[in-house]
Amino acid sequence: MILRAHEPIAAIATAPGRGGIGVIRISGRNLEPLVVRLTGKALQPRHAHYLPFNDSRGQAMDAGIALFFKGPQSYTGEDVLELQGHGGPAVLRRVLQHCLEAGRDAGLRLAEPGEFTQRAFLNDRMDLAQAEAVADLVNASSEAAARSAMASLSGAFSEKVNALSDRIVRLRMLVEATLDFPEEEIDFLEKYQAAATLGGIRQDLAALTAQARQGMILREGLHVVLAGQPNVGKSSLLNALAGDEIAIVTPIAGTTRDKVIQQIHIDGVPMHIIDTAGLRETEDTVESIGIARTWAEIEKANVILHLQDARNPQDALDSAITARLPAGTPVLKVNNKVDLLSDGQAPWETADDAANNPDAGPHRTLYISARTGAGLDELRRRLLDIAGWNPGAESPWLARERHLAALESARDRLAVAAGHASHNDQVLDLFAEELRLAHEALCAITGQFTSDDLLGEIFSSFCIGK
Ligand SMILES: Nc1nc2c(c(=O)[nH]1)N(C=O)[C@@H](CNc1ccc(C(=O)N[C@@H](CCC(=O)O)C(=O)O)cc1)CN2
Ligand SMILES: Nc1nc2c(ncn2[C@@H]2O[C@H](COP(=O)(O)OP(=O)(O)OP(=O)(O)O)[C@@H](O)[C@H]2O)c(=O)[nH]1
Ligand SMILES: [K+]
Repeated sequence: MILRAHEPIAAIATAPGRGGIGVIRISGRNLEPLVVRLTGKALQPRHAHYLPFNDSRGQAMDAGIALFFKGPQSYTGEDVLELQGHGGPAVLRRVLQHCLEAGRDAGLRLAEPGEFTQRAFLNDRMDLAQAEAVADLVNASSEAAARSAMASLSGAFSEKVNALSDRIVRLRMLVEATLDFPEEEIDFLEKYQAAATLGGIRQDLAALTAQARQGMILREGLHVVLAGQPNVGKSSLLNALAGDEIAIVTPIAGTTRDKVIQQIHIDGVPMHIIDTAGLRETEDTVESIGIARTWAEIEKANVILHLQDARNPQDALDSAITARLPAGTPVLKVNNKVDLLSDGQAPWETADDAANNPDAGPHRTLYISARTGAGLDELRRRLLDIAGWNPGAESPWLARERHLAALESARDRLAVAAGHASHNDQVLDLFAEELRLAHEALCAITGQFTSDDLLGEIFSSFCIGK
């Protein structure tokens, strides 16, 4: 990733492949000469001009709309030229190639992934959380995620972060003013109700963090691993949840040899459902590689569904599996094939009737039938529950792990500050220092203090042309 470069850049902005319209976008500091060279005339900013896109010999490659934005009134804050042509890969590549040749002496080059948005950030058109939201909006896999990404893009999350930042800075300024006048230091904390002010900030930060956590679930989704003995119905459950025949189902134990991942949505929350090779002792080389992969997936899971045959649950092999499951990862025991239970064996009248479930509690065993679909609604509810998803409190914005880490770091700093506050005024300087560090942590979210490495990491994960 090339940071803080100023050469003009160009890329196809629309998705690869055929489309109704395809857009080539160019951004740079002074594009007017290039605009004339490419379109044959000076373009009035923000007016749509229909004209031919000619090659160097004056032959039309395409005819389309040219749109010129004069910086800083543009997406990147620089001059921007858009050539909106017909959306075919060959014609777009030709027009792009011609642009690059025509702009060569001005230093025009292909844009790196995310470089347009990076320039928008570096030119203060948006902050870092908003720039990230651009990518999250493009990548949103559900309407709920898209809604939340749009809220972040419009600055709702940044505003909350900035408001908290400001309150921390105000408190810190009071403290530092007191430090400069030591004779007034006595009773500073009481006089300005510093502890109460700090308490209020900490409370609001906790609320913001809880919302950000919801936003992160919406962005990242949950990795749910289906594990259990061969033939218990893991692939059947994956297919039932996906509503499609994704994984191979046969009565032959050991059918699934490698993991199968399918993304589904439950109430808009993405879930990565991972079907794995059934766990058993085996001499088969391929199968044992598959089983090793199952364990690797189990180690990485956010949730493990331990599937068992409801007719014969928790046998010796299941107990061995239970014993090996990683402590700290939530495990749901799911007894499948309840449709095969005779009336006398049934754990309760109907699998959906959770009230009759003998072993109650959040980790009680679920009874389902991948074949009939019985119990699947309850399973979906429990998955959302384990994800920590609060259906009543849809996240107002999308958040990333990076944001959550920053919020938590600020929270920890303020907790230490609160400890100092209870020691009265002897440690005012330490109190002030923790406020400074908490402020810095929050500023990282909006990108006021960021390393080029971090920026490179963020923008390089964008698609080309964004
Ligand atoms: N054709 C086209 N559509 C697009 C984009 C684009 O670059 N081109 N976008 C790009 O990803 C998104 C829209 N984002 C944009 C954000 C700001 C400005 C802009 O010109 N801002 C100026 C003027 C604002 C105004 O007129 O109110 C500014 O902020 O000063 C343009 C597009 C989605 N649709
Ligand atoms: N009656 C009934 N049969 C089921 C149910 N779920 C799965 N089966 C059957 O059980 C057999 C095994 O199903 P799979 O989904 O392939 O089981 P698996 O756990 O993925 O098996 P492996 O690939 O061996 O690990 C198939 O014949 C399924 O049709 C169910 O809920 N009820
Ligand atoms: K299978």
